[in-house]
Amino acid sequence: MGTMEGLYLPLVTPFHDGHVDLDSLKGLAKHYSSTGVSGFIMLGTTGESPTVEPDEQRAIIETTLDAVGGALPVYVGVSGNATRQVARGIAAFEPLGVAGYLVATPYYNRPSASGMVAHYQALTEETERTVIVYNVPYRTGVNLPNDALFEIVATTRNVRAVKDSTGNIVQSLDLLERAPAELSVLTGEDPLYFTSLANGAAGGILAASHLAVETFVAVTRAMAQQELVRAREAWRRVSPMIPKLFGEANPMPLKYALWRQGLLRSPECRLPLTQVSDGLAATLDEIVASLPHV
Ligand SMILES: O=C(O)C1=N[C@H](C(=O)O)C[C@H](O)C1
Repeated sequence: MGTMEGLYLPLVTPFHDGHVDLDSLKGLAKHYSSTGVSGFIMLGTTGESPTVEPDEQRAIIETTLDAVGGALPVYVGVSGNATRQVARGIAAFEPLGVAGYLVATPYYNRPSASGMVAHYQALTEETERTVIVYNVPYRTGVNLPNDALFEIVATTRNVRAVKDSTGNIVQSLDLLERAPAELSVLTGEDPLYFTSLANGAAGGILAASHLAVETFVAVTRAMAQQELVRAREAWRRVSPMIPKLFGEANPMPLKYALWRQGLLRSPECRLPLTQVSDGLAATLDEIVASLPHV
């Protein structure tokens, strides 16, 4: 059985007047820690990792670990397209005591499958902690074939989870069918969370679950208890809002909604991300109005 299961929250990085808002981050971490999520993924796509400086990253991780106080595992996103730089990035986080690392396949330089295998084999020399392979072709430009992923698992001691964001249901179902027992398959495709769980996924890493998190947890727990109908009823309460949360660049919509809920002091994102359009803002206002008060 893989090391990860359940719903993981890829926490947004709050900004205020251009600076990382550590007070809001501390409040978010404390707020979500008691909701039933299985852990946090920091500095993922939703955490706007490309525009967060190294010293800010360290402060974000230290603040989150302190706020969570060991109650839940905290993973951190470390990605790049130069293996040595990603290795140095992992090494820099090792002293902080995170649970592991979310590592996207290299982007822009379009490595081969064998190159991606060698990338992860090299990275696992830097840590004993869990490495989550993040396969997200629409962002990276490359797709990691399932057989190459299985080779990575077989030839490393700590690649024990994959965040499947291929958006290719045929590949995802093949992955779920053939995954070795030690590999936790976590979907990163929010609209496919119920379908993935129904087909054997261990869980998901879902930005959308910042909103109505208790319902996403209810789906997770019902599926873990083989309560398909109860899980589907809960799922249908949240699934309609998901496309709206990705209608413009994630996490712009999500931050706007969290700001309207009072969980963020500002919806600001860092350039090149900006802010949601007026039309989407109006739609998000309706979604927020329909949610339980936080
Ligand atoms: O930040 C993440 O982790 C996620 N990012 C995905 C994306 O925006 O591509 C979406 C998923 O919810 C988790």
